[in-house]
Amino acid sequence: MSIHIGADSGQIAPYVLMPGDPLRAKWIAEHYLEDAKLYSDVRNMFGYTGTYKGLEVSVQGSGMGMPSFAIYGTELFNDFGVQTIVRVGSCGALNTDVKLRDVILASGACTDSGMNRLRFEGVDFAPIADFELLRTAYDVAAANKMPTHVGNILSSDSFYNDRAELTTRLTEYGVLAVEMEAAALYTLAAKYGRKALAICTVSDHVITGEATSSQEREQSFSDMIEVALETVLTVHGQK
Ligand SMILES: O=P(O)(O)O[C@H]1O[C@H](CO)[C@@H](O)[C@H]1O
Ligand SMILES: O=c1cc[nH]c(=O)[nH]1
Repeated sequence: MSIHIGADSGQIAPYVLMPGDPLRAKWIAEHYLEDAKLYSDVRNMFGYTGTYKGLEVSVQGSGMGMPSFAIYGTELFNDFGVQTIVRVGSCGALNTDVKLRDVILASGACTDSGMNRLRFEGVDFAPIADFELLRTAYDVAAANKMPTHVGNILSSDSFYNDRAELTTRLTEYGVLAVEMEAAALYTLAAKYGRKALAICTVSDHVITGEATSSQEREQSFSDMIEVALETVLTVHGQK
């Protein structure tokens, strides 16, 4: 047991998918994992363990934003010995080449969060994905002809942002999309020497104003989930 995850040791798999939305965690467990069992409902932040094509995998909600993500990510790495976390999130597109429902593999994550500023003081740490996970995820997405982009994203502390000029500048510098957790995941994976990748589906478009429904954000985005599970299976299966 850790403070925020009500699991016994051994109940969480070494490989964990993490959506922000705990109901997306439940949906993934029910639709993609065999014999999925709930191991934690502390604060309704659901966590399940089951198997995917024979490999034990867990799925754990993280909540929204880097502070919430960092609580669950720290406990998974530090208290439960988790080796790999793949975030499966939604994001807002910042680039017109990126379309609604496209998949983004975040090779890096800029952040405006105070968390990394406090952690690294005067140094701008560059949170990056694990290369093996990134390369594998790209190969899986390409083999299945999924509309996929690889690049930099922004992990923001704000969903509602008053500073449109800053996101415009990031668009000019090639940042593909905005979400709220990947930089925390990549920073924690670096700290604990573990593997991490953030995969996001474009749920809305910051430039065009297009958007998907809340139900779609909770219960679909199957391309992203399949890429995440096949990536974990390819990298960690049969070892
Ligand atoms: O869909 P999830 O994984 O929650 O991710 C995105 O959605 C939330 C905002 O609506 C933030 O957590 C953001 O990162
Ligand atoms: O954090 C997020 C998630 C989806 N869309 C956004 O604009 N921001």
